[in-house]
Amino acid sequence: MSKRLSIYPAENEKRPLYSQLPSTDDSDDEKISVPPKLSYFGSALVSDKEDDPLGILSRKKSRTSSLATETYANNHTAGHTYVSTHSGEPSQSTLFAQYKNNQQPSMTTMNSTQMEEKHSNDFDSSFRKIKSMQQSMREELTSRHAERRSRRFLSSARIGVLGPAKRASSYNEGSSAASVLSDDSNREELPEARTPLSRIEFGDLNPVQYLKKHNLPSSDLPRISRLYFEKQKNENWQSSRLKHIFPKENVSTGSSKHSPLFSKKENSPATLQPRRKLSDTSLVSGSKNTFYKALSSPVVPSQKNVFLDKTNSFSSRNSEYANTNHSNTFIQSHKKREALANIDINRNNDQSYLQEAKRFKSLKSCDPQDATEKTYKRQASLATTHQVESPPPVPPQNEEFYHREPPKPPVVKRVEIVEPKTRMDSGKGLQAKRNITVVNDEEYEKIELLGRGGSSKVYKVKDNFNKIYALKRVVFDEFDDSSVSGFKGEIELLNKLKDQARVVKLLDYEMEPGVLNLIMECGDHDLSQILNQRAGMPLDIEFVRYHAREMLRCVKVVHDAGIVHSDLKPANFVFVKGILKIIDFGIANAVPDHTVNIYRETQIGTPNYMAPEALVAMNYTQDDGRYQQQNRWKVGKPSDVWSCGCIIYQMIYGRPPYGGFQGQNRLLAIMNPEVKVIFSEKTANDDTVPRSVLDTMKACLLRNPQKRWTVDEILESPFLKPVMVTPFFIRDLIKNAVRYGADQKEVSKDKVEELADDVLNRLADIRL
Ligand SMILES: Nc1ncnc2c1ncn2[C@@H]1O[C@H](COP(=O)(O)OP(=O)(O)OP(=O)(O)O)[C@@H](O)[C@H]1O
Repeated sequence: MSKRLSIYPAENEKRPLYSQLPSTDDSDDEKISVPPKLSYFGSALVSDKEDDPLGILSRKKSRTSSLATETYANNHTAGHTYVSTHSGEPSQSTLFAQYKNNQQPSMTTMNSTQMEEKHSNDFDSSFRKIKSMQQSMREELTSRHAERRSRRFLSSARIGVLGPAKRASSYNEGSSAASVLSDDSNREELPEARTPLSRIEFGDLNPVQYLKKHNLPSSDLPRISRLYFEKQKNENWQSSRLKHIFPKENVSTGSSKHSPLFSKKENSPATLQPRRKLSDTSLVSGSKNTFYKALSSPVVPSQKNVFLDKTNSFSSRNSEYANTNHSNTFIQSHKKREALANIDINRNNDQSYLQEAKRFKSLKSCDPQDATEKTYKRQASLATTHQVESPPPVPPQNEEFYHREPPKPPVVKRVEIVEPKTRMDSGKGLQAKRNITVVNDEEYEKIELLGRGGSSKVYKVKDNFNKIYALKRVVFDEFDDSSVSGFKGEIELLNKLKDQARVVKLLDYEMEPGVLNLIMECGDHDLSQILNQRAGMPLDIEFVRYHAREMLRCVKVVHDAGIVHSDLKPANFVFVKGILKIIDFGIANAVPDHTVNIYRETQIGTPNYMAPEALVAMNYTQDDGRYQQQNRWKVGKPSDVWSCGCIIYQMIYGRPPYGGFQGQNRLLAIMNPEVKVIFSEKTANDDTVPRSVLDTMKACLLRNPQKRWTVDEILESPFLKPVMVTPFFIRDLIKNAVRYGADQKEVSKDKVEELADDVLNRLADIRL
């Protein structure tokens, strides 16, 4: 049965036999369920293997022939009877349209009878023609194949325009690359040939994935890859430029999550990428912002985040592009290298971040929970120290092991140690008490030790009103009646002389069994300290005169009170606010045993200031005339004058009269009348000793106590009370004397004395 096979729809037949094929321009042969019979024939002609019916029946071959026919028709529209496929229906038989054009009956217009006749007559020629046609078809099929692939790519691109690409409309540079390509008539050109590179959307796809998604031929892979890497380069450049423009600001603001071209830039890792584990190298990499933002809750993405994200994304693409030939370990190490490289680039060898990276490595090997705490604390500290522009650190929550709550701080047991009240405590109290001396219910706190004597210590103390006093604390044998009476005698003397300015004031006292506390006015320095301070210095006669006068004035007060001190020495004179005062008198006299005095002197050396009569035991006769040998020491006021003479002697020569003797020899020399005191006119420093001074010392150091000057005589001596004259007085005196002598033939000795007294009297009236 012949059947008219034509691509032209019959009048009564709107659609050809193959109308059951999908009527879309984008028909896919794979969807053809029942291929047309003619396609079998065409496929057989195209098939290289004539003996292979499978190749003839191959739908792929059929599909190829269809495309080739369509392409041929399109390319030969002009001058040809148009065997159109523009009806929207795919053409299966237009391969032979050229024969129609050559007035040859088209095979498609022949019926079966004609074909049989033709075949029998012109079999050979037809076979050759078919062979040639087959060859030309091969060539055409190759080009058609490429075109069809490209067309599929374009179709996918159009679909992309309707899909994700349309969401890229926010991009202000125009429509997507796919939309541009859809209007591209030159199907042989790749998209990048006419489209800006930035308009190609790869998304998260690598070139291979991109080809697969859009069904592009593998031959496009090099150009797609080139496009992909150029796009990467462009993005890197934009990222670095934005980093310089906004060094600390976030690069991405207000962008769409799905923006195809800016998605890698504008979407932070926190939003686009799954949260990384702590072991993810992105946490180690880059800046501290990245590091800590990755640790914290969703944060504002920063440029560095973008850069790192891109880097990581690039690494992931690379790993996929390498067809996952590398192991995950290698990929991770690659990410680490990239991230650490970013540290150097972005932070200029910021050691703190390198350390942070190292520390993070160490954290990985530590307990994760500890690492979390440490990281969070570190994050908080750095946020304050480095003034990171990131929001306040948020405790990590979504990390792999961050779900664990941070451990509670260890409970610190407060152990309150209560020291028992021991002897130490009471000792402290005792020590405090020891520093406090109560005299008649008045507390005195010890400040320092001023000096010590044979049986006493003298402290500088203060009362509750911070007033300063001298506390003399004497410890004695309470069962020694003579000692008790002796101390009482001293107290009586002090009370007697309490109104005397030259005697140290006794303010209060209290006698307890074996202890006597005396509160006195406190002196600043004693005379012993002053003499020691001037030892070795040149003689200053005025210094000696002043201190000698002060000393004797003190002694005068005591003597005028009928009291013999009997123990005068430089240490017993103290300056109280510039006034020399006498202390510690009377006690020695209150003690009958003078050995105490000797003993005391032995403690300080030798009895340098004691008078000979006070050292030599004197035999006395009783009132009945019987001689009684008994040690008695006659100690009176002349003894105090001897002592004062010794002190003046020391101030002139630097040491007491018998100071050249050592030990007991000194004592013997003092008691021995044959041992004379030497009064040199020169000091050790070859200073001349004034005559008045010599005379005063000699008058004080007479062995016979009765011949010694009294204190009053000493105070009136030329040494302590000198006559001061002026040069005018001397000139007048000489002139008058010569004139008087010229008038007198002879001036008697008495007359000279008379004249001298007259001059002295006038000098006293002059009051220089
Ligand atoms: N009121 C005072 N102000 C300042 N210092 C003082 C006072 N009383 C005593 N001292 C100092 O204490 C030292 C000893 O004092 P004091 O001579 O009264 O003790 P003592 O036991 O009588 O000694 P001694 O019996 O050997 O003379 C003195 O040399 C003096 O330096």
